Amino acid sequence: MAPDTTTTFVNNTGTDLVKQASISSCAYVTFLAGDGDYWKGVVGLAKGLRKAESKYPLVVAILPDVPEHHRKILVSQGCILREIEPVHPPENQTQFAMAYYVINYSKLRIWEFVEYSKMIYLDGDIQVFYNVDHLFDMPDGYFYAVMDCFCEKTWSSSPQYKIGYCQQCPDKVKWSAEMGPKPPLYFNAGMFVYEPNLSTYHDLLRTLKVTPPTLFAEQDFLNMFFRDVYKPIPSDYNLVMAMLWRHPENINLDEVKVVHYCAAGSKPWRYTGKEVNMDREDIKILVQKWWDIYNDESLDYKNTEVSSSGSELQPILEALYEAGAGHYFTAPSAA
Ligand SMILES: O=c1ccn([C@@H]2O[C@H](COP(=O)(O)OP(=O)(O)O[C@H]3O[C@H](CO)[C@H](O)[C@H](O)[C@H]3O)[C@@H](O)[C@H]2O)c(=O)[nH]1
Ligand SMILES: O[C@H]1[C@H](O)[C@@H](O)[C@H](O)[C@@H](O)[C@H]1O
Ligand SMILES: [Mn+2]
Repeated sequence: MAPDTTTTFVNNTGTDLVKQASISSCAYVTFLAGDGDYWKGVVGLAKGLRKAESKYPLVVAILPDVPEHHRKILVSQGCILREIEPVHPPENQTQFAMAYYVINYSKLRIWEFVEYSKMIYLDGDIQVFYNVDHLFDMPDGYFYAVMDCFCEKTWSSSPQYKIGYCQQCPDKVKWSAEMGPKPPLYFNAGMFVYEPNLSTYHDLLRTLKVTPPTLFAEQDFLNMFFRDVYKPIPSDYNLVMAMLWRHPENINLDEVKVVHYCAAGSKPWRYTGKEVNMDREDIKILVQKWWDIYNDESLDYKNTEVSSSGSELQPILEALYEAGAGHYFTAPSAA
């Protein structure tokens, strides 16, 4: 793991905003766009990381369209906000990507966060139930993520889905040679371990300009870009919900550390139980576990030991934030 460093935070006009010693060079990072309700997912995630006693902060890569009152909630929950500009795929080609996912290309900006040497990206619809800080200790130079499942309808236009092939059970329906070479392993991009790096960042954006968008937007793009350095990690680190009914033999729910509420109808803050598969007992339990963390006031940043020991700085940071003191902004301690 990289050593701790001293970091100077600078706002967009170049003024020193906060000087903080001994900031860890590792952090979790998530992504927030729009004025919808995904901020609730980020609050849940910040509290989940705290409950799991993660040593590292949660950075939120935030698009300009996230309203002020949502930003304030995140700051009050100890998140570090980093405003990013949207990334758009080449013009006139967006119709090839699922409209809903296009915004996710903006996620590529997180390679720019070079004040950290290693980061774990987590979608806002992810919850961390056990400490996963050890993932920062894996060898550098690779892109770590969990293999996806191709069995849900979202994959229906793919050749894999059409023949019933899934990399989660590659021997059940074998890949057919007539369809060309077997596709490389494909990860779900809701969770990954990566190293911010400016040259990788520029390469990503340059390559994106000449790459036509596809169905799963930046997820397909990242799979293509990092194909040669991708290392699969166990599904426990990103339980793609459909695994529960598609490949139960590959999952031991007691050992799952990170849950990704990605199946249609499973976002806990929108959950009604009415959508397909959503009335399953295991789903109900996972949704309830998410709410337990979200509603637990003892996990609010202001009520945690970490925040009370660093409490001199928090009101100052919140006041600076109120005063509009720059986009480059931090809270003093772990998520
Ligand atoms: O209005 C939105 C939409 C998305 N997001 C952020 O973007 C993330 C990705 O969106 P979803 O979680 O809804 O998407 P899925 O999990 O269904 O999608 C999967 O495929 C996507 C393809 O673009 C991405 O790779 C995503 O990370 C991966 O988990 C969200 O968690 C959230 O952090 C927002 O903040 N606001
Ligand atoms: O990124 C997508 C998304 O998370 C879907 O909900 C899931 O069905 C897919 O497997 C995945 O590739
Ligand atoms: Mn997601």
